[in-house]
Amino acid sequence: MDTLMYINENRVRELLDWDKVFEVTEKAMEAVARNRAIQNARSVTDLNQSNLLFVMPGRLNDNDNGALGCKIVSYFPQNTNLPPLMANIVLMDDATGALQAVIAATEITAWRTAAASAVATKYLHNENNKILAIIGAGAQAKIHAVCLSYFFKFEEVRVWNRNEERAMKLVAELNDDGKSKCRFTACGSVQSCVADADVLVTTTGADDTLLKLEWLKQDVHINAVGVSLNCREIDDEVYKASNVYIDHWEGARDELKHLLDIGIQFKGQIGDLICGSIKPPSEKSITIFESLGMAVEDCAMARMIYDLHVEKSNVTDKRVVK
Ligand SMILES: NC(=O)C1=CN([C@@H]2O[C@H](COP(=O)(O)OP(=O)(O)OC[C@H]3O[C@@H](n4cnc5c(N)ncnc54)[C@H](OP(=O)(O)O)[C@@H]3O)[C@@H](O)[C@H]2O)C=CC1
Ligand SMILES: O=C([O-])C1=[NH+]CCC1
Repeated sequence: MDTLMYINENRVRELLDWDKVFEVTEKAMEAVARNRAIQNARSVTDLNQSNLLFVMPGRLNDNDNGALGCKIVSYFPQNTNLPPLMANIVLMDDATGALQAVIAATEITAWRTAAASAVATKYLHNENNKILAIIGAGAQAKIHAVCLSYFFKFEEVRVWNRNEERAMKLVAELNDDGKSKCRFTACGSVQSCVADADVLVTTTGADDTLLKLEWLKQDVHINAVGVSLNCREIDDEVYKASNVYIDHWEGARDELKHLLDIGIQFKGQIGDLICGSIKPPSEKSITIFESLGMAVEDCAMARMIYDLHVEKSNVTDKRVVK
């Protein structure tokens, strides 16, 4: 009988490591700027009741780590027993297009999204990072707290959530974990959460505005991670006062029309900063990384997980169908 190589979430979790994930994500972002990546704007299907289906095909052209894949993501925000966001990647042979494996990608999506924010923060705000503020307390909020406190020397990580109990539960979990030296605290209002923050992450995808310009430090860096069809979690005035960067033009033209419509001109892709073809702002200013998430980040992650899995399990027959 034919056997499909499926690498499940538990196995993926065993193979994930922040330094490797950062390196792979940074290279994928750079590849976009160097025209070594093929990806279109993804397809986003509105399934009603806020449920969405994202289909994200891409190819990373790289002699050593080339990858061809397609991620399928379902986002059902009302899920309680299952995660609201679940994903799988179909990985194919880069040279022939033949199927290699199906890889569980819920953890991959969380880790590479947080790593992309870490890369953006490295290029846009890599000093005096004392206070991190996170808006939301779901999967992305948690992974950003873990990832950004791993890569930067924050003294305090603050969390605000619509449901305050959930924020308190998250910070208790992060403090108990003891892996990070910083203090995790829950805040009762968005304003108190973001006051004096050096770096901020928005993870709600909310249709209504949560973040006001007058509450922010003049040079705060914002990783805007929440994505939804009507996402407005950051006030237009904040965008108008900021230097805004994106991950890829194809996605931005399609999914960030609401920002183009109010006259926001994107400064460039994070990959352009990595390549040095553009420079970060020379004057003190608010910077925003408008993170949509890219298929080629997923391709790069899938390739990494597949190679590690094959290497560590002594898999001799790499064919998916045996
Ligand atoms: N940029 C990227 O690459 C990626 C972006 N995303 C996006 O990130 C966002 C979060 O995903 P994930 O963490 O997995 O989702 P979760 O469902 O785990 O968390 C969602 C969070 O947003 C809060 N929230 C939802 N709606 C509102 C609202 N109207 N006002 C205030 N808070 C709200 C929830 O609060 P409460 O607890 O009160 O319900 C919860 O804290 C989504 O928009 C998703 O599309 C996801 C993956 C990758
Ligand atoms: O990049 C990604 O996987 C996603 N971005 C928004 C929801 C899923």
